[in-house]
This record gives sequence, C-alpha cells and structure tokens, in this order.
Amino acid sequence: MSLNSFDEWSPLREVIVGSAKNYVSHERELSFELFFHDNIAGDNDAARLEWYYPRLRSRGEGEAAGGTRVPVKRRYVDELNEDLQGLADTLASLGVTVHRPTDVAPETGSVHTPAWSASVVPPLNIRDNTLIVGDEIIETSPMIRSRYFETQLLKPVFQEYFRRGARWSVMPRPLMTDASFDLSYARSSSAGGPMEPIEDPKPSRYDVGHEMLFDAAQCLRFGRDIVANVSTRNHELGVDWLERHLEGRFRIHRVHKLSDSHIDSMVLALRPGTLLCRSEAVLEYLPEPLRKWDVIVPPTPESYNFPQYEDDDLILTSRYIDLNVLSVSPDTVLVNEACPELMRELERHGFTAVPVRHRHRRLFGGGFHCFTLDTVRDGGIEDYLV
Ligand SMILES: N[C@@H](Cc1ccc(O)cc1)C(=O)O
Ligand SMILES: NC(=[NH2+])NCCC[C@H](N)C(=O)O
Repeated sequence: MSLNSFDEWSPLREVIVGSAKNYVSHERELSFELFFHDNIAGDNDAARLEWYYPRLRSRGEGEAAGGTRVPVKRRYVDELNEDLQGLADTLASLGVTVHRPTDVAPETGSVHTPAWSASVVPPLNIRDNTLIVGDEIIETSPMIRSRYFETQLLKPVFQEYFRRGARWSVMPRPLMTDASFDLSYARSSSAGGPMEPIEDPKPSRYDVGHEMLFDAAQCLRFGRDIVANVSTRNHELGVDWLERHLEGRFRIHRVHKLSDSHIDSMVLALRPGTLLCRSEAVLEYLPEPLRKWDVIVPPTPESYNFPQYEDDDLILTSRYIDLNVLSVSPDTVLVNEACPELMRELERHGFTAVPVRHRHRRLFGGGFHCFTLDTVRDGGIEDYLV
C-alpha cells in the first residue's frame, strides 16, 4: 500500500518494527549523556517526579574523554529480540503487514564524520528518527551520535514506499560537535539538581554554534495538526524547519518543555477525544483544544512491574515507559503484559487491550510506540483540533 499515516490511532495496515540484533554496547559520550540526562524541571510537578536514571553515572577521573563503550548483556539483547519478534507476530496476527529494518552487522561498525566518530547501535527505537506525515517520510536530524545514520537501515522499506509514490525528505544533517548542543535545559534543572553532570563541551574546528537536532518522537500527529515539543534551541530550530517544510499542508503546535525531548511516555492519543497521559499536569502544556479531551491517567507504575537489574545495567527510561502503547485501531491497543493495571484502566474506558510481552524496556529506552513506525493507517488529513 502507499504511505499514508496522519495520526496515532486509526486502523493500522502497515508498520515497521525495530530490531535489536547485534546490540552490544552503549557509547557514553556527550550526546548520549545529554540525551539520557533526564533532568527535573520543577520540584512540585507531579508529572516529573519519577524522572531520573539512578544508575547513569558520570565518567570517572582518568577515563577517556571520548566515548566509553558500556557493554549490554547478551541475555537481555536475546530476550529483547524475542519480545520484538512477539510484537511483530502479534501485529501480523491482527492483519497488519509488518516490515523490519536491515540488521546491523555483528561486528558493530562506527559512524565517522569529519568532526567525530561513534559506534553504531541497531535500528530499535525507529519512532525517533523518522516522522511520517501523511504521504511523506521525513528523516529528522538525530540527537545521538551513535544514531547518526540509523535511518539508513530503513532504506529498503523507504525505497519501496518511494516507488509507490511517497514523498521523502531528510532534514539537514548536523555537524554535531559539542558546541552544536544547547545545554541550557540540562543545566538549569532544580528539584535536587541535574541528576548527572554533563561534561564541558570541547571546542572543534567544525563548530557552527547551535544546530537543529530534533527527533520525530517529540511529535504527536492529529490529522492536519502536529504537536511538537520544544525544550532547547536545537529543537526550536528543528521545528522552524518542519514548519517551513510543511507550510500550507500541516499546522504545527509547539508545546514547551513538556519533557526534555520525546513525549510519547507523557501523552499519547488513543482516539479522537481521548488521551493517555502520565498525569493530569500534562494537559496544561497541550494546545487548548486538546485540554477538552478525555484523559486516561493510569495508576503509577511500581517497581514490581519491572525486572530487577544489576548495578552495571544502565537504566534509560522512567517507570512511565509502558504508557508508550501502540494503537492498532481506535478501540484496540497493544499493551505491555507486565502492566495489568494499565490494561484494566484501558478496558474500563472501552478499549480492547492486547497483552504483548516486553521485558527490558527500561534498558533499551522504548515501549511499543518507540519501537515502531506506522506507515499505513486508514485516517486522513482531518481537523481534530477544533
Ligand atoms: N528523557 C528522555 C530520555 C529518553 C529518550 C528516548 C528514549 O528512547 C529513552 C529515554 C525521555 O523522557 O524522553
Ligand atoms: N520514542 C521514544 N524513544 N520514547 C521514549 C521516551 C522515554 C522517556 N524518556 C521516559 O523515560 O519515560
């Protein structure tokens, strides 16, 4: 079918499911630290209190200034790939056509640019680096060096949609030196202060000042309207680009500092008129018309909903990550089977919750919405925000 995806909930026909094959390590360097350095914007903001990564430690004295590779345990990767296959199988059993990315080679390659190099990670959270807006694929400007060329691994799928008539654009590629990053958000937190120190940026001959760095997962799509989160100058530039690029076709609504970057573990749209939110406080950040929608706030996730990890396992998400569900239609939602409370809450609101196993979401940074890219849904360019 042709590329057609305007919203987060209408009947799903085709989807890409990410892959974690050959995931071996995280490369800890400035862009990684900054991305996962989840700072807390306000101490009395209930929406944010649980946001910290207790085991994300800063580099010790004497360690290399460049990237430090932190191994990811093989067992977790194997279990994750098993769960991803389960997700793909469930989607297929519901009649959805599933595409998969190209796997990275077992000997993890590196990205080299004139300014830096970093090890490559697999195309797992594929929601992040590509925005599908209607009949257009937009590869967004990455925020993590290891993920600089991640969308290359989706090339065969994108080429096929292009052949069938899709538009295909790539946002300007950043030089991504240390000076490209606006560190103000990460450095201005309160509520106990920034959880992890961010290293001082190092100068480079390639510095051009702040650049556009913006992930697709900062957006939610509502037909003609797109909600986009802006927390830094980098995001602002990214949204300026999007706005100019989509002018006359889509309307962008900026929300400010709803989260540090991605918003799909804060708020998701399940059907016209219904949002799934981490807390009621989220509503205040949203554009006026959305504040009138019904809100489902699931019970706060508890530690027993998650596996226990060792001290050397990096935890990359908040406990709210399972809010990151995937809608296959306006009444059916794929939910982590580890969250019976969330399933019950959705059922109480008339949804069918399909349980799917997903054990290590906190180690790999994503739930079902993050791991997928919905390329064909029935919905069109409608005005939902009136
Ligand atoms: N602080 C980010 C960190 C993050 C982003 C993407 C991930 O896949 C995982 C974690 C979250 O709130 O959005
Ligand atoms: N598209 C994504 N990768 N979203 C993940 C967001 C996770 C968010 N940082 C959290 O900790 O809850």
